[in-house]
Amino acid sequence: MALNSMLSNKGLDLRFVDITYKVNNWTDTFKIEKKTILKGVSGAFYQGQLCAIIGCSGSGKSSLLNALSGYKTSGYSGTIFINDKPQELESFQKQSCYIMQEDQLHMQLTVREAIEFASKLKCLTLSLNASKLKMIDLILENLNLLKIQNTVTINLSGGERRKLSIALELVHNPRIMFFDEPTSGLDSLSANQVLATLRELANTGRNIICTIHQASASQLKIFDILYVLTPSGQCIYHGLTSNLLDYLAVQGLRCPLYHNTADYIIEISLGEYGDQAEKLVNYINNGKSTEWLKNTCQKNLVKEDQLIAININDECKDTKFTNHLVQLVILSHRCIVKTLREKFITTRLMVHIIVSAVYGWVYFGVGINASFIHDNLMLLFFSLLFIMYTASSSMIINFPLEISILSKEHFNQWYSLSSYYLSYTIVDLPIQVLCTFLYCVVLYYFTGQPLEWPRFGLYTLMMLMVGLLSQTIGMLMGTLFNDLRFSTILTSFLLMPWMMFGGIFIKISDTPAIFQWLFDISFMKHAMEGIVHCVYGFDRPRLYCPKIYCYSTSPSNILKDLDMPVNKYWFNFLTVTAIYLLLKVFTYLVLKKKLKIH
Ligand SMILES: Nc1ncnc2c1ncn2[C@@H]1O[C@H](COP(=O)(O)OP(=O)(O)OP(=O)(O)O)[C@@H](O)[C@H]1O
Repeated sequence: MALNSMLSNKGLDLRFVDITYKVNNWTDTFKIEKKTILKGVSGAFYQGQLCAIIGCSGSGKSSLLNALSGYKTSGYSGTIFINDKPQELESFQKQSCYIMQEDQLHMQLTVREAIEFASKLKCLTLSLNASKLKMIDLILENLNLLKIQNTVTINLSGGERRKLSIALELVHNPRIMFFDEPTSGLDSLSANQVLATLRELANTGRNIICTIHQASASQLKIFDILYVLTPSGQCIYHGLTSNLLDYLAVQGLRCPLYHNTADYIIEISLGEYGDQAEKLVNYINNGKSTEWLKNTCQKNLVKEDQLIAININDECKDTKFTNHLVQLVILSHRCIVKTLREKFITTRLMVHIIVSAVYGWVYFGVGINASFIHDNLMLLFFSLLFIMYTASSSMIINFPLEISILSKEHFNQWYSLSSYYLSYTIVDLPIQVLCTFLYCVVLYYFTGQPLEWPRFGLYTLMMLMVGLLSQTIGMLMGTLFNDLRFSTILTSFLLMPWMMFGGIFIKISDTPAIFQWLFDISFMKHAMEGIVHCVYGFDRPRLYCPKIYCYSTSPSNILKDLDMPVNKYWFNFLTVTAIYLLLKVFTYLVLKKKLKIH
């Protein structure tokens, strides 16, 4: 089915000259040396064309696509021209989109919800008007997604997910689209459907550039232009797909009968037919030669007067004047919908209730009893640890999954990082509040802590702040390390010292003077001191002693024994809050840097 002319858009011509990509590589002697992935390749992809970058695995296809789309810039040299002018990344990103190999989709949203949120974000509007809804219907219909518009993404097939990825970008009506291996992981039927969609997108005037790992003979014919890379990162063919056999024939290379031409040229690049690759690189001038493109510049070109396109961007506000508040509302709404559909939230709540009930049972009534002071202090400390670990690990697991989607959406200019970061923090806040509150209610009541509302309120407040701070540590680790193993082990490594200087295992006065300052910056020590005062401070009367002898029944003596004689609850609370805010800002900066590196 041909894509509706309303979805047409004038494409952009892309030309690149002498692209070189170098990375740092470890040698056998543990030294770092530069490895060249792309060696001065050149080429051109024009509007209205479906272009494929092919080559064996590791030949640098994705690296070239990353360079052309601007997704990665470090380590690259060379020049990229857009419509014969040097590429300006910021304006180029507004007119382009990059659809990555893995489907970076929100699995809990339905197809329609996903596309509506995408449209709202791109158009900076809280409600979609009739024309935008019509456009969404059109996109869904044209990509054969209308029937499954109410299906949750996690239940979609691979091909449908790939089409949804395309649909999400189409609402922005990009003029040039980059696809990294759009058919990878799909069966041949789904792969053909996706390629047919790409063909239609090119026919509407856009420039479609993708990397392809393996293409059957029939799939190869769908492409207008082939760009073939060798394992050493050089170009051995840049021209019309239909010219490939003639090109090889001129070089004395004949593709065996019934052999797939794509496989044949990749085999040539791998040296299976002798040392032909270097000859071909020289002949095509490493991609500079346009001889085999012939008159392709005119092919499929959508003339401006033929364009009936409703440019969706015209109706949308310019994202340059990003309305952060609108983005914040839309992102928060999307985050709420996703979170409410996740089973993770129920699990988080259940874990807090169950653990507090078990603690309540084991430590039943220890809070009022003067003979259990040590046990009560241990309980308060372990409760703090529990909140700290559950809060940090929920982020360590969840956030890396978010980052991959954020990376795509942010690169494709859906929203600003600050709006995303704020919305994520705001939406998770009530969940953390609820988890902490439920935990504290059960634990506080059953373990016999003094039943006074102000004490309970201050205790819960401190626990909540520790939870938020720990979440931020988890978020920071999830941002720094993609690998769950690293983030988990390093979070434990990071949290351990603060436990040691938490004021319970070792007292400040017993610690060598050189380490005593660590107590001042330990959030655990401040939190513990605040919590201990909630329970034993604020002029609490003497404790009940059921035995003949209790070490101490006076709360003020207990506090003196712990090196915490003065009630500094608010100072402690503000210190934990300040550490939290500092960490929050630091995590934001790390996240920003990480997205910038791409
Ligand atoms: N940052 C990096 N550090 C070290 N090596 C890298 C880096 N980025 C890419 N490479 C190497 O560069 C080569 C090309 O990688 P690239 O992902 O571009 O290949 P590809 O042709 O897309 O491969 P595939 O088809 O398997 O996805 C690979 O050998 C890869 O290991």
